[in-house]
Amino acid sequence: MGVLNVTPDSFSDGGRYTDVDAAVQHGVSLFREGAHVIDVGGESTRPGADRVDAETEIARVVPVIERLFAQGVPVSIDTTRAAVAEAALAAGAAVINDVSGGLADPAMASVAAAAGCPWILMHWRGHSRDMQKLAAYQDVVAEVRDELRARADAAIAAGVDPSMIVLDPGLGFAKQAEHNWALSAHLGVLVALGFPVLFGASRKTYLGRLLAGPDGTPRPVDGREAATLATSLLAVASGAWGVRVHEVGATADALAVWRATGSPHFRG
Ligand SMILES: Nc1nc2ncc(COP(=O)(O)O)nc2c(=O)[nH]1
Repeated sequence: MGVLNVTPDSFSDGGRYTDVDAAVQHGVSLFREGAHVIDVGGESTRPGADRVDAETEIARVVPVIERLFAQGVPVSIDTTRAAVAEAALAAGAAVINDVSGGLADPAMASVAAAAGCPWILMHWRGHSRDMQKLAAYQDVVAEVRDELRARADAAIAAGVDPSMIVLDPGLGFAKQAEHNWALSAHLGVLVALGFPVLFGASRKTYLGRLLAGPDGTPRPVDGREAATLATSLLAVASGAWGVRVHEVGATADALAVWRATGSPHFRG
């Protein structure tokens, strides 16, 4: 999954692709580098980000999705709003990527059920403004597993086909670094739920902190690619179905190495 944030303030690539032509060009290049789907997001989800209204989100993503769809590029819509998902699906998106796992908008389940499209349910405990305060766990792996299972159960109860559900641990969302590492180390616990698992660590802050300089300054965003590659390979080795990354070409190369080993996990 290639990341295409069409926002002015996303944490690692905010502002680069607010122009439709630039966004479409980047989405096409990610697809050509090997991405199976391009994840288009119109609202920043970084901690502390201000929310934008649905109209703004729709205005940002629909023109880009329409153009990518017209060029045969599969698209997922990264949104927590049912109205935005509906508009994106109408514009040609094929997957709903909901960082709230259906919690932010009760109407999302009926949109996903009616569309019969894959719905990525990410682990989440609240909007960006206050989510780090919610990073309190006794056993983060068990709690994330249980909360994701509950989200999947709710989706199925709302009429979503179980085969359309993808789960995601939500690294960095209501999680401190130690929580991200625990979830990475025990990703198999989530895979054991029986749904495909998407893993999204690309360039995230906990990697910057891991790679901090001698004075404690976190590694800048553009210096986190090698670490991101390592997290992607480890996630796939643990059974992840997919990885959500900014740097698709290098990731595709790394996963080609994994595939060459003949591992049973890799699902192509
Ligand atoms: N499914 C899923 N979606 C996401 N959307 C945004 C971000 C925030 O990162 P970005 O600013 O690089 O998009 N992370 C995820 C993630 O980990 N999983």
